Amino acid sequence: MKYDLALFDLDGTLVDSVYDLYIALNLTLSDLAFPIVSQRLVESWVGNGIEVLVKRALSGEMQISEHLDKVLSDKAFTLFYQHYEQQVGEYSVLYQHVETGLAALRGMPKALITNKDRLFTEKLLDKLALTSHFELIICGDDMAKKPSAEPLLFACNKLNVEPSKAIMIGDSKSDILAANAAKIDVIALSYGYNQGENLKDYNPQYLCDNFLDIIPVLTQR
Ligand SMILES: O=C(O)COP(=O)(O)O
Ligand SMILES: [Mg+2]
Repeated sequence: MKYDLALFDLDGTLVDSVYDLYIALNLTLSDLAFPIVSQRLVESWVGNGIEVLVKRALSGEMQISEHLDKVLSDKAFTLFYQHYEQQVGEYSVLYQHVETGLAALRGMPKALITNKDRLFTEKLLDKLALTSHFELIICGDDMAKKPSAEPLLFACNKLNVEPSKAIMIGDSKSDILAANAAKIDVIALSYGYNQGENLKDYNPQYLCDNFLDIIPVLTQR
């Protein structure tokens, strides 16, 4: 087989999770008497972990404000943590064909590499009955986040697979850049949260529009 290990991203790849993030973020903003933000904006901010998401929401845009007060952002982060802990998984759903696709890949070792914190990742995986698919789960607060190569290389090392025999599957430029930095091939999925970027510009080895399209890529000889 060309690949012996599949490294999956979570948000925007396996799970459409933005609605829960949108609710928890707006509860946080309204606690702080900040303006409410749209679901579309929240979707464009997902992908770099929760701390960055909260700071983008306080700034009201992708670019985090230089003038953001540390006491305010710490407070917002604490509030968001509480709201999202209540909310996570409530309205999150698997993308089309994810269940079928993961079942078809039963024989292939898989790891999950997400920028989401462990507390939320475990709750979400549990609610969606995904946990048992993965040999290893690496979260955003375990080590450096994507686009760092560190979590990808850690997974390869832990599961005893050469990076050249692993492949990353993700929805954002962070996934592609992390894979490039680790010298790991990558499939970019077009339906997730791409932060308004054209993923083609980052030259992934493969670009797929549907989750089932990844199967022939992963199982090629
Ligand atoms: O928490 C995020 O920002 C997104 O996490 P992901 O790495 O699973 O896409
Ligand atoms: Mg993602």
